Amino acid sequence: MIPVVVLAGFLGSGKTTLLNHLLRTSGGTRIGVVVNDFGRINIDALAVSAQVDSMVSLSNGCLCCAVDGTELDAMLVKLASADLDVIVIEASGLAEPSTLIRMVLQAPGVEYGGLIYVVDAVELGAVPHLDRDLALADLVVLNKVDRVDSLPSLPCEAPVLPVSYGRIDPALLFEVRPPDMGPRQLSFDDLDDHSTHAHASYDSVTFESSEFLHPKLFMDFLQARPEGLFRAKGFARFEHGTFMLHVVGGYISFTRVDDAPTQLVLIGAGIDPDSLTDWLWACIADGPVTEQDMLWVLRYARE
Ligand SMILES: Nc1nc2c(ncn2[C@@H]2O[C@H](COP(=O)(O)OP(=O)(O)OP(=O)(O)O)[C@@H](O)[C@H]2O)c(=O)[nH]1
Repeated sequence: MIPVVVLAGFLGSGKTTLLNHLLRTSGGTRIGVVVNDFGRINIDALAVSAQVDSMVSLSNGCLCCAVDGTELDAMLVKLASADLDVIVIEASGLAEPSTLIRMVLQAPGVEYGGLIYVVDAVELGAVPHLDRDLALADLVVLNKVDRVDSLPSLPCEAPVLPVSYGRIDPALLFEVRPPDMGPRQLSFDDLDDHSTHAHASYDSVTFESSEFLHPKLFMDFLQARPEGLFRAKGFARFEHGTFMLHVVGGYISFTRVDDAPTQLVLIGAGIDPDSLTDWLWACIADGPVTEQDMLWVLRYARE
C-alpha cells in the first residue's frame, strides 16, 4: 500500500514551495503528486511538472468538492499502479483538510500517510478555522520565519517546524509514524462536515491573454487591488519578459521565466470578478513600452 501524504495550508502559505523542495531533495524516492488547484489554470502543476515521477492534476476547482471522491479515487488508483514510494496530495489553499483526509482514508489501494499543515508565520491571523485544522495536523510547518522577528506560538499538539521556504527534511514525511499518534486514530466523526466549507465565500478570477501587459498599468492594478484580493499567482507577460507572479497578502514577487502567455488566477473574498477582469483587460499595453517602464515590475523581481 502506498502512503498518501496530504499537504494542506491556507492560501499562499507555501505548500507549492514545500512540495518543490521535497521533489528536489528526496533523492531516489519516487513521489507521485496530485495537485489540486483553485481556478482554471494549474499553475502549480506547471511549476512542478518537470520534477516529478508521476503527476495528475485536477483543473475544475476544489478537489474536496468532488463529494463522493470518485475522481480522487481514480487518480490514486492510477498513481498506485505506478512504481511509487509515496503520493503527496497538495490541497488547494481553500480545501478542507478533513474532507481530503476522509477521501484518502476511503480510497482503494493506498494508505493515509498523514497531514502536513503549512502555516504562514506572517499571515496567521487570516487563516479561517486555524485551530480546527491544526488539530488534524500531524506536522505543522511554520513557514516564512525569515519574515518575522519572533516565532508566534501555535495552539496545537502536533510538532511545529519553523522553516523558511518549506525546507523540511523529507524523511520527516516518509518515515513510519509511531502507533499512538496521528490521524489513523481519527474516526470519521472527528472529521468536519462539508457544510462549513471555507471557500464558499471566496471567488476566483482567471485571466488569460497572449498580448503584452503594460508594466505600469499592471503594477497600478496590483497596488490598488481590493483588500479582499489577497492571493494572485500565475504568469504575467510583458514586452520585455515573462514573469511568474506570487501575491500573498501585501507581498508581491516576480520571477523571470521563459516566454509564456499571461495566465493569472486571482482569489479573494468579496471581490467582483467582472470588474477585476475588465481592469486586467485595461492593463494590456496599447503602445510601445520602454525598459524604463519595466522598472515598475523589476523592483519586485527575485534573483
Ligand atoms: N519570504 C518567504 N517567502 C516564501 C516562503 N515560502 C514561500 N514563500 C513565497 O510565498 C509565495 C507563496 O508560496 P506558494 O508555495 O505558492 O504557496 P501555496 O500555499 O502553494 O499557495 P496557494 O497555492 O495559493 O495556496 C511565493 O511567492 C513563495 O516564493 C518563505 O519561507 N519565506
